[in-house]
Amino acid sequence: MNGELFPRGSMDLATGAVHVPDWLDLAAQRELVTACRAWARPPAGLRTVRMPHGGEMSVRQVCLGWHWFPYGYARTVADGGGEPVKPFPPWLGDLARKAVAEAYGRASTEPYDIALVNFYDAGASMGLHRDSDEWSDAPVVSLSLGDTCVFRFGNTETRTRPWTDVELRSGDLFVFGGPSRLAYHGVPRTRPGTAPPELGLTGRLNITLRVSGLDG
Ligand SMILES: O=C(O)CCC(=O)C(=O)O
Ligand SMILES: [Fe+2]
Repeated sequence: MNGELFPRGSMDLATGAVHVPDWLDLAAQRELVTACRAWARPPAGLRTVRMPHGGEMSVRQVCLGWHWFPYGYARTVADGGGEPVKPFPPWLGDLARKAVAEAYGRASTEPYDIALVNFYDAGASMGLHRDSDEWSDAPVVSLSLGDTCVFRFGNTETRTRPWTDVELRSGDLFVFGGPSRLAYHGVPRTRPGTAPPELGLTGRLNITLRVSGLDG
C-alpha cells in the first residue's frame, strides 16, 4: 500500500469513468517504457504538435495505427514529413480489452486500433479537451507511466467546473466511456521527480488506446 494513509482503491469518478490504481506492475511498466522508446524513434517518431492557430502543444506525441493531428486522423504524418504511421501492435489491443474488462467488469471485443503516446517533460501540461475525433464510442483506455500527474476530469457540456482532480501515478489505469466518453479532461501539471526510480524514466508517459471507427 506504499504507506498510504488512505489506500487507493478503484474508483468511479462519473458513470463510465473509472480509475484503477496500480493496474500495471513494474515489469509491465518497464516493457511499455521500452516499447515507447522504440516508437519514439524516427521515422514517424516523437514530434511536437502544432495547433491550427499557431502555438505548440507542450506535450510531445507519437501515434500508432492512425496519426492524430488537429483535428483528425490520417495514415501518414499528414502535418509533418508525410511518413506512414507506425503500425498498431495487436498486443496493445489485447491490453486495451483487458483494461476495459477489468475496469467495467464486462467482456470487451472492441477493435482497438489507435495508440497516442504522450510525453510530458517537467513543465508540460495538456489543456481541457474532448477526445472527439474518433468515429466510435468505444471507451478510451489511458495508461500512465513515470511521474505522477494531476488529471482533471470534467463534464461533457463545458470546459468549466464541475470537475474532479485525481492523481494518476505510474502504473495507473483510467478508462472513460459510456456517458463519460466525451467528457472534457486534461493534465494541468505533473509532479516532476516522482517516477519510480526503477523505471529509468525522467518525465511522464501516457498511452491512450482508442477505437478509430475508421475503415482499414
Ligand atoms: O496524459 C493524459 O493522461 C491524458 C492524455 C489525453 O487526454 C489525450 O491524449 O487525449
Ligand atoms: Fe484526451
